[in-house]
Amino acid sequence: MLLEKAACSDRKNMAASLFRRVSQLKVYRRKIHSHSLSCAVFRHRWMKRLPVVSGSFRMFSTHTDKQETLDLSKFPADKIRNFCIIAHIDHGKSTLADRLLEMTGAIAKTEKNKQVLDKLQVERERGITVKAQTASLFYSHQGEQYLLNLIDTPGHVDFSYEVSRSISACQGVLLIVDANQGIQAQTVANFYLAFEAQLTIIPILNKIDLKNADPKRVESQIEKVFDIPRDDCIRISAKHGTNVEMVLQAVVNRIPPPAVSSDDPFRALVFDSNFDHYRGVVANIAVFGGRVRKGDKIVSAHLGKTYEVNEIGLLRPDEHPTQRLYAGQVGYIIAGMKDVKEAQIGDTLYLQEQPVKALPGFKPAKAMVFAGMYPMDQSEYPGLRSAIERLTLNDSSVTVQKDSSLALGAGWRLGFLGLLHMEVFNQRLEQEYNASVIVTAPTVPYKAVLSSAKLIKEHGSEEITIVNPAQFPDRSVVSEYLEPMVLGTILAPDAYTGKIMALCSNRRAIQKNMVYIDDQRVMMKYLFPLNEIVVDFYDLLKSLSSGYASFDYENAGYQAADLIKMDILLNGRSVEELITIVHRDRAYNTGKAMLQLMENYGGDITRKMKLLKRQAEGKKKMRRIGNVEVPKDAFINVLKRKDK
Ligand SMILES: Nc1nc2c(ncn2[C@@H]2O[C@H](COP(=O)(O)OP(=O)(O)OP(=O)(O)O)[C@@H](O)[C@H]2O)c(=O)[nH]1
Repeated sequence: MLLEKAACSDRKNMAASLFRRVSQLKVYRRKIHSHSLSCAVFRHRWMKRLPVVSGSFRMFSTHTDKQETLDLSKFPADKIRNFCIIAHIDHGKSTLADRLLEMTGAIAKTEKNKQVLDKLQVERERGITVKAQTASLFYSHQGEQYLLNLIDTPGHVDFSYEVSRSISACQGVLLIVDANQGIQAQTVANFYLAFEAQLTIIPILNKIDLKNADPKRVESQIEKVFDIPRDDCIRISAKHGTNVEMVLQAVVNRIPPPAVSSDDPFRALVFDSNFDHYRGVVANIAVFGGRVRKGDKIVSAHLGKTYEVNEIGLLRPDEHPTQRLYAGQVGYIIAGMKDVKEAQIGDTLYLQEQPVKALPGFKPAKAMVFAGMYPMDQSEYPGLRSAIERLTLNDSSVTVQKDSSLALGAGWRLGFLGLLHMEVFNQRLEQEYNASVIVTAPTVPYKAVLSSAKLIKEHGSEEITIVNPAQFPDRSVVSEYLEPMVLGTILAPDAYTGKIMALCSNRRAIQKNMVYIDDQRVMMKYLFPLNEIVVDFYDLLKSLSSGYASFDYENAGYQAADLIKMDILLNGRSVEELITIVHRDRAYNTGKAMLQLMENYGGDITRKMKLLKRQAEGKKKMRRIGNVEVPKDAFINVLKRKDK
């Protein structure tokens, strides 16, 4: 009863605070340049939120009206369920999360499909979620109150690092599968992440309201591919709310509570973090033991530094301060950390007076794609530097190194989790910071085993990693080159098998496996050299399968390869930014295709220059390289091939 009252007053406070913040937001909106968050976006931003830029973040963080109304001691571990929602892209994670929040009163009922309209610009254009989001729900079941912590995760392969981190804070997952599309590549990848972490998996068939939904067929797929009995599946329509109550019941009945105790010393895992200009780092934590409260002195196991806890609380889905957090709970902590690097993802926090062993943490995110980023004009260098710094504060998986080139001047070499990650980063630089950036051709991290004793001494090891093709060592000093490999999974209707096999073989891939998951759909596994899929493979796969094929991949180590460095000469001069590493067998065709595309650009340039002559702005879109003007997106476009 008391709890219900607390939850009710909590909801009122939330509503009042929401109203105040929406008013605040209107004022700030006018102040913040080039950012088009609407109030409606605010209501739903948790769902589709990107790692927010500090300028916009402050709108939601000046909480002067916070009250620590909730007493979380009422939720011992056996009344807690921590779960995340995983699925292939667009199968309905965020829509289901919306319904779960509405049904448990965490947010007001929304207009149908509102979230689609409410996405931020970059997500609206691309239709993707890139950042996991946490929300705590209060749910009453058979007279008992439960605290459910839900984590909504991104679907795209580039962001699967977000999924594995979220999984570490959970005991169960809702595996959503579209009842029309059936199992797709990311369904398989996400299933294995959860399976390997030994989480309870609840299969949910979504979109049963669709005319072409075939839940029976999809249940058979689930049984065949994942060995999960078909009776475990829950058929729902997240859009219409059909059977969503059954999902909440299954969360309570099937997912085990966290096996932790509040009597143990406090220790918490940092599984995500954001940066707020005013309050510093806001870290998302899962409490694996003990309890913590405001004023406690905590230590970061990674750095050994001590901090005082300024604020702790739940995310519902925005921050809601509480007096304490207890074992098994998931929430946020603010402790005066000034730099996001101080709240390293995977770090363990503990009380100063009760040192504990650090939790295992995570493997660091591994950059798979590297590219140079340069300002259009060197005078824009300081502005771009600050934009990159601010954007990376909220996305610690991007690696940044200073770099310079003869033609493009001073810039940076950045590492990303994949090409989409790189494109999203670039788009956000342009949209949110008004920065105009030249991105050089992306490359993957190659390795070389050195044979020259002098070089080995210089580098301090026999094996070196090369992230800038211009620095690719000559064969005369190398005994072996190695290239990164990935194990790719493709799911598609069998009518496209022939075309897909031809595409894969054209990309030097080796088939490892092929199975029918039902009478029409095939799952194929291929070992690919990463550089063969990085730029345009997915687009081609989609177009040759009329959009029906899906693709995902995981790291598969390194393999020896006959690689060469290819120089491109523009009007007789070598252009460092166009140097590419290619397999010897592919060198001629790749070079020819690049030159043809450059030629097309040549035509474009003449036409464009005429058009833009009178517009000073137009000049900005081009960059002089040697004695040729090159459009800023030329570097990546020349790598896009036309093979089918
Ligand atoms: N007909 C129907 N459409 C649905 C249902 N659930 C979701 N959708 C629609 O499917 C689309 C994708 O839904 P989202 O919830 O954004 O999917 P998601 O899995 O969160 O997507 P990402 O996070 O970007 O991977 C949207 O247009 C939804 O309105 C449903 O039950 N029925």
